[in-house]
Amino acid sequence: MSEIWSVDEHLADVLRGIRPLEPIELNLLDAQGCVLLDDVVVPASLPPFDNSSMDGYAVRPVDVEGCTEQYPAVLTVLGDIAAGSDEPLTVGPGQAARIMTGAALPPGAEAVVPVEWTDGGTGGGPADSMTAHSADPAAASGEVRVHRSVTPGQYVRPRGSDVQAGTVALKAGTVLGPPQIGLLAAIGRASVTVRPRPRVVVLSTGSELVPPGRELGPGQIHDSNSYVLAAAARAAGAEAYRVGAVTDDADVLRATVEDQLIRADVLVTSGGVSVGAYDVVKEALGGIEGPDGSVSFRRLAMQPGKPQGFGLIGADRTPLLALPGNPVSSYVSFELFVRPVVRALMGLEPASRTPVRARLAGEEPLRSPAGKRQFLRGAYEPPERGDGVGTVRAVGGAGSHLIAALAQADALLVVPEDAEQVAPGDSVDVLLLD
Ligand SMILES: Nc1nc2c(c(=O)[nH]1)N[C@H]1C(S)=C(S)[C@@H](COP(=O)(O)OP(=O)(O)OC[C@H]3O[C@@H](n4cnc5c(N)ncnc54)[C@H](O)[C@@H]3O)O[C@H]1N2
Ligand code: MOO
Repeated sequence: MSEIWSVDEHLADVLRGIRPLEPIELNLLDAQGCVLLDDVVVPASLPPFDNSSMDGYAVRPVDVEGCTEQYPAVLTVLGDIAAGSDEPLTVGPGQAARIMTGAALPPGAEAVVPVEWTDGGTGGGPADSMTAHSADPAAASGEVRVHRSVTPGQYVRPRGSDVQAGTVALKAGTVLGPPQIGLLAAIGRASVTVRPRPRVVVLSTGSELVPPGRELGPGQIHDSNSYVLAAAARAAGAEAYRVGAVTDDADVLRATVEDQLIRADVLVTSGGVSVGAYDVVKEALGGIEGPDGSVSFRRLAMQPGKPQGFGLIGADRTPLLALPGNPVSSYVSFELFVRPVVRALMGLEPASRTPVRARLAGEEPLRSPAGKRQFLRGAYEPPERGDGVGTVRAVGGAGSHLIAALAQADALLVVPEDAEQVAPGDSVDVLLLD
């Protein structure tokens, strides 16, 4: 274990064995956040028919030409056309139909007069709304006085004005967010073929760990890593299964890992990868060569996150990433190595967080160990103007146990391997977190 790997070498090694998951057909809401496998073609135009964009009267524009409030056009009202109605009304000369937003424009009519431009059939002044059908069914007949003219097509949403039949509504590779799911529903798709969300099983190790909600005994701490990592897996788009902490017993850990393989697309462990006498992950999984694969342990030129393990295990060659136990180390390791795996399995570009440049704020210079890429916690302020450079200030120190500072940070501040110091005002790379 003397060889030191760079961050990039380790990431490349991890990603080498990752292929996108086999696509599956999912109901629309289950497909949220997933990547579409194929282009989706629109089967029928949207809207499917010419329809009204206002509550008002469907008219022939020639019948209302030049009318004013003082000299209204008086039209005979044939009846109501509600959205969804299949009333066979045809608007002839001197006629109108009460029409609701979204209802199909009847034959003969070419425009809609909003109700506010009429007397609403009351014989009085300008209406501010229609008489409800339930309050007075007779309001759908009689006469209406129109106070303003309309041009052909006014307040009409033509068939196909949203999207035309035969065109591509969504391209293969699109990530399905709420609007995309809405479009699929609108064109009548109930399910789509996507890459599924990877199932990430998170296991923490350590005999000192007690679940939150339980009293601590001497020497014990609460298990926070399995929560952070499960939450980070979800935030990356995965389905997370959090397994409670496993004690420092290699046989128990090996058995737990084997049990969990059945439901895992990725296994993530925290702790037990350093050089101590109870580093159980290394003991249980290290150096198993053969048909079930192997996990190799290595040291990386980074801080935090120096000790890491990676391998493809089990019959399905499931990726297992063994992250260091220090809370900040395990979270930073997730961001750098597990998140890209989740994304690659989903069919997304693995590199999710493009660094932005920012100026270091604060009074003190930051120090960084030579030859290591350091990831410090930062608070990022975007530029005041869009084209400027934002600022970042370090939050807390470099200690890998500083969970409270991590919770105040919204960015990782990256100090490259060849820098031992960053002075206030210097430009640095920042990875924005969510
Ligand atoms: N002699 C050396 N000691 C250590 C070295 C080294 O090179 N030589 N490396 C240090 C670094 S760097 C790291 S990182 C840690 C990694 O250790 P492990 O991965 O074996 O993790 P543990 O020993 O199990 O735990 C470390 C630390 O984190 C706490 N922890 C662990 N799991 C959780 C959890 N689920 N929730 C909250 N906190 C957790 C644990 O109690 C320890 O304090 O090794 C250094 N040592
Ligand atoms: O490298 Mo350890 O992960 O710094 O604390």
